[in-house]
Amino acid sequence: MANASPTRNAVVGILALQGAFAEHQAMLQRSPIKRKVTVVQVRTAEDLAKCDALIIPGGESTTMAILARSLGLLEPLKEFIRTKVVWGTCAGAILLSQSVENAKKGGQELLGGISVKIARNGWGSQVESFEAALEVEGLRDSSTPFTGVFIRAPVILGLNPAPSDPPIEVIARLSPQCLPRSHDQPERQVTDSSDPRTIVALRQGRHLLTTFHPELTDDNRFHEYFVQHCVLPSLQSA
Ligand SMILES: NC(=O)CC[C@H](N)C(=O)O
Repeated sequence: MANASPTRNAVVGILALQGAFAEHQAMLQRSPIKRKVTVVQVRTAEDLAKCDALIIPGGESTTMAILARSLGLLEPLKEFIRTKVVWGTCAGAILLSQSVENAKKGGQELLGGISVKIARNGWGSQVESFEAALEVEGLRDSSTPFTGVFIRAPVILGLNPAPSDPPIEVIARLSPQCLPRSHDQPERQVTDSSDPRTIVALRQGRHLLTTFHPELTDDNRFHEYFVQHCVLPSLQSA
């Protein structure tokens, strides 16, 4: 799977309505992946139709959903998720979830696609943002930790795949010792390393979800992982 070698470049779209889309683009345009992908900023259904895969960046999930609706992109995005590869980071992870807690007043429209329940801003507010060294299964040079940047990050509360859904594969967890001090509050305390709240990166079927921001580091191994393990194999099976 890691040695997939399709005959054409993969077209990777980045939802460019709001948030860190330019940073994702810069990561994809660095070696060693830049020769394997063509990057498209997605703002319309026509842009989306050109793509083999899509990244939904971090930013603000409620705003992104409102913009997507006003641009007529919500239904095309849902259809895309049903058939193509998608990676959601942070706000993008919220949009890909099945259900959300702590949504803004007025509600939160979701795209769905990954069978998880997630809590918006689950580790607290902006000032409680933090970084943590992560071991990520399958990443190149995986003995070198990947720096997870968590900014008003969502927290995974539970995995709920239906029997007919593809299984969920957890690829990175936070160790409970890395969690911000504010989470010493008893009801939010995480002491057990198998608690779903420690999960920060996972795959389900074609899709990838990270609650942190790999595009805000200087390390594009996560983008390489996405291209190599999710995008290129999907071209071969298409
Ligand atoms: N850094 C982020 O993407 C934060 C996500 C934000 N808390 C939201 O609700 O969308």
